[in-house]
Amino acid sequence: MEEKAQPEAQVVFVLGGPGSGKGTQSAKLVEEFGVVHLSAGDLLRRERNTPGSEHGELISKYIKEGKIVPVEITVALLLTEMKKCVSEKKTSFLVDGFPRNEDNVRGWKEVVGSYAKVPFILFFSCSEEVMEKRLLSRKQGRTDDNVESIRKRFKTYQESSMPVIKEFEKNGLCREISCDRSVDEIYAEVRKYFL
Ligand SMILES: Nc1ncnc2c1ncn2[C@@H]1O[C@H](COP(=O)(O)OP(=O)(O)OP(=O)(O)O)[C@@H](O)[C@H]1O
Ligand SMILES: O=c1ccn([C@@H]2O[C@H](COP(=O)(O)O)[C@@H](O)[C@H]2O)c(=O)[nH]1
Ligand SMILES: [Mg+2]
Repeated sequence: MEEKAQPEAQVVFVLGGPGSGKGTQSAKLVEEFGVVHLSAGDLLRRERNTPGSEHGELISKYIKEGKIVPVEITVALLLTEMKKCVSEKKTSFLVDGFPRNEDNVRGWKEVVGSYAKVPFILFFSCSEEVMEKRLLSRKQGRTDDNVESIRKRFKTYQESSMPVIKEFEKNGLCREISCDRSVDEIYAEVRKYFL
């Protein structure tokens, strides 16, 4: 009988609206559990800032408009990073801010597929009012942390990302955490999923 290949990587997708606290909570999980944090947005920003990048201009425009970058670009960046880590025997990942729409899910299945197992996803729910306040006081110099871009990001999140989260929920994979509270209160709940 032919043996099925085991996945090389374990991936928890970290999803939620802009400013819900995905990066903040991921950093705490890295510290306590030694998982690798891959923020799709950070990878895209790094690619955008890479001199001579063939996709730099496109990424820059999409981010400012709060639009979702074509999946071929994002998934290639994610897989490259994952493979690098796996070669160093780091196999547990938090993939933050991806997948963001149905096409992202399709691209992930096509390109990553059985290379990674996704046991569950974290979903950080948060009110827009709280998220907007956090984003406007983040002060990291992001080109999309302004009222105009934030509104566009919220719209993309509601229209394209929420259906993906709902699908994970339907399949019993979604672990929802309410994020309108302090970092430590949220983390006390988040960490339990990794024990
Ligand atoms: N529970 C919290 N209470 C107050 N401030 C928070 C909380 N969580 C995160 N923040 C702050 O809110 C801002 C946004 O948090 P963070 O960058 O983690 O969100 P994110 O979900 O990764 O956002 P994005 O989708 O834009 O990358 C940061 O300045 C962070 O310090
Ligand atoms: O899978 C992804 C992740 C991100 N983007 C684009 O980047 C920005 C910022 O993402 P953050 O998660 O807030 O850092 C997002 O608004 C998208 O424009 C993407 O296209 N695909
Ligand atoms: Mg983030």
